[in-house]
Amino acid sequence: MAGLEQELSPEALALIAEEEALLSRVQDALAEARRQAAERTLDTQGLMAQLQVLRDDATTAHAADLPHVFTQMNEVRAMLERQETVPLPDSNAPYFAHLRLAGPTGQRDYLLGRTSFANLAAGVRVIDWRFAPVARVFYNYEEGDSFEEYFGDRLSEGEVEARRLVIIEKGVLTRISTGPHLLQRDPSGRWHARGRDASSVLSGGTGTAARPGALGVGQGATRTEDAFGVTALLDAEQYAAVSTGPDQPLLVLGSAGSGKTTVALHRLAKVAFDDAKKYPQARTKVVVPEEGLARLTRRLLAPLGLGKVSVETLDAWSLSTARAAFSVPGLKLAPETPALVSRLKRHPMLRRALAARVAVPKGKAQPLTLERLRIRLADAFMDRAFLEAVVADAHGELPRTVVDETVEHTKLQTAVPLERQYRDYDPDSLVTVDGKAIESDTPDALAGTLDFDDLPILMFLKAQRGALGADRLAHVVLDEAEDFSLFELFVVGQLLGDSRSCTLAGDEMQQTTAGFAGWSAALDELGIRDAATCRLQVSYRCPRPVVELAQHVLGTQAPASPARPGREGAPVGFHHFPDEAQAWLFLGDALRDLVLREPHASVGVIASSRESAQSFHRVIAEMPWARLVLEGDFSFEPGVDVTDVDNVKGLEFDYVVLPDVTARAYPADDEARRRLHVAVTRSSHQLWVASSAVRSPLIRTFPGAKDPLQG
Ligand SMILES: Nc1ncnc2c1ncn2[C@@H]1O[C@H](COP(=O)(O)OP(=O)(O)OP(=O)(O)O)[C@@H](O)[C@H]1O
Repeated sequence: MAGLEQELSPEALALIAEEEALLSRVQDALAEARRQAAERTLDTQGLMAQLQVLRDDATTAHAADLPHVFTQMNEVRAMLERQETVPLPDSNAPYFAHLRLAGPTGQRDYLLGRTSFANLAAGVRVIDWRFAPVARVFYNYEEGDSFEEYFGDRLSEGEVEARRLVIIEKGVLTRISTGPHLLQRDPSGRWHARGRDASSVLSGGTGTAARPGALGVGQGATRTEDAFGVTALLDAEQYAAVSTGPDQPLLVLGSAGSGKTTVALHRLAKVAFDDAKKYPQARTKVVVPEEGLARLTRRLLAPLGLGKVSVETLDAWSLSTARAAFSVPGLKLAPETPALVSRLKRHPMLRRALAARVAVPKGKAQPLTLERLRIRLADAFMDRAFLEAVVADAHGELPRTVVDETVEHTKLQTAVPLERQYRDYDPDSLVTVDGKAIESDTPDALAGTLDFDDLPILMFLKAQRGALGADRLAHVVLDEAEDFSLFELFVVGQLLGDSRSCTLAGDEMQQTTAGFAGWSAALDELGIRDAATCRLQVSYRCPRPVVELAQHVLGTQAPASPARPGREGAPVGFHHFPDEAQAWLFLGDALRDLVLREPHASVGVIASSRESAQSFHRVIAEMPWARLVLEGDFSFEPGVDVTDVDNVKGLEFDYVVLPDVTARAYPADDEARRRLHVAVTRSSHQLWVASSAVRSPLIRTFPGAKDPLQG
């Protein structure tokens, strides 16, 4: 063991020695297993050659000899099948936790990993966290606890002698976390004991503020990717939710950062592992509202062994499902839908009104083609009386102006496209000097288009008459499910059919678009009224000061019993300036300073709108570490992402800076409260709130919102 520091206690030294010896035992056993597997590969080559000879024999053999040749071929084939190689754990990181149990039959060490492996003679047992019954003891008990668990119908009792989280990087043990000890090996091989406050347990180690009033708490001073994997950290409640039976629909609720995505994806891993035949990855899907979260989800799925699960944004999923349902190769979609029109098309009241308007008796002969349904839908969207009734039912959630906007937008969409009107003209005359079609960038560009929001409605209408006609899903995860319209949920329900195996993760307080119908309406629409519900209780992402501000921002919308913060942390920094230019210069300098001090930190500058993000980005655009992200194309690399609230749902950054928390950007209404709440809760270590001119009323009365620089 390389260079141990003097100040390490004898107990810590013994712990390190024990864990290093254990790791080297595992690595020896794995090396042996790999050697044996290589020999078997040689055997396999021999068997393949034998089979080839027998095949050749069969083509030339005498009829009387054939039964004998075939029997031999079958035997060789069976031997080949038995030779199937068993995957071995990755020796660079074979496990992430160590559990030692003592019971009537003695003491036993279990190592939790992602691939099972055993060499009992060497005392090595690596168990798969997803299915090994012993994993239940790991997730449900602490070190020193007595346990009592049924494994099958056998009661097992004993004591948890050791419960340790470990990090193994490139085959080297680099961290051990257990009870009072958090031990870390530096690159030169020296071990250190680190201070153990609640924040260091959860995040892999933070210090205190580098300077009072400065941005940065030391999180990004060293590499951050070596934090303990979240699979090892699941709490008992999360593990229980992850272990919900595969057939049971599950609704995972909880405040921002309480681990809803974590639970949903770990459950998917368990479902796909427990019954890979019934739930093949190719027939499971994760659907999320935004591109940024889709990218993050793919990154989270890979280490769970779910690299083949498709992750789609709502728009991409709607489009591919509609193309399959209507058997059309492509659909002409509007480049943009006016925000209000989109809000109407996603509103729960439209769902009820449309169902009543277009009810079609089941089984009627004429098939509902896309073209027919489109006409019906356009009829509804140009019928003022119908739209006014929807607005009235929405009780103030839709403004009256949405009626005019929807009628106008639909008129443009149902107009005959210019290329069809001028079919007989020379095609070259229909192109502008810069090579674009003459209607592009004009209202005529909408002619013949559909909105993304129309697609689930059209599928909903089609399904009133019979089957949807798209491929069935075995299991689906809907993340940020509060953002799904009832039409979208209806379509998902159709794709699940009798399977009903699904996981919804959501938080109504993060609903930032149209009216939310409520969880019971959502479950109804999916046909899973009896879904099991779990409400996660600990807010793991955000430190206490951020959780408190998030609660304050929600005002009366805040849940009565919010999730409790998992740790302490740096206070929220408030900075107010007379005008925007001053605010942004100050923030630009603070970011430059932070990146110098903490080059590995991830920083999100989350503006209230796209325009504001573009404008702030100009302040730091010259910097190589500054990225403007407006289409969810996050790289998840260290540096500063300048983005807006619509891009960040489900994401997190070490540090978050909100550059424009003004009265204009975040007025005192429910939607602004939820939007600011989403922005605030993206930070896992420190948050800065900046404003200029008039501060948002949502932060003005927060105790501690005084700007330290203004006194
Ligand atoms: N038991 C746990 N212990 C420590 N960290 C955890 C635990 N569960 C989740 N986390 C971490 O907390 C953070 C938030 O988790 P996650 O994104 O799953 O929360 P969420 O509820 O989906 O958040 P949001 O509401 O923003 O969508 C992640 O960094 C995750 O790794």
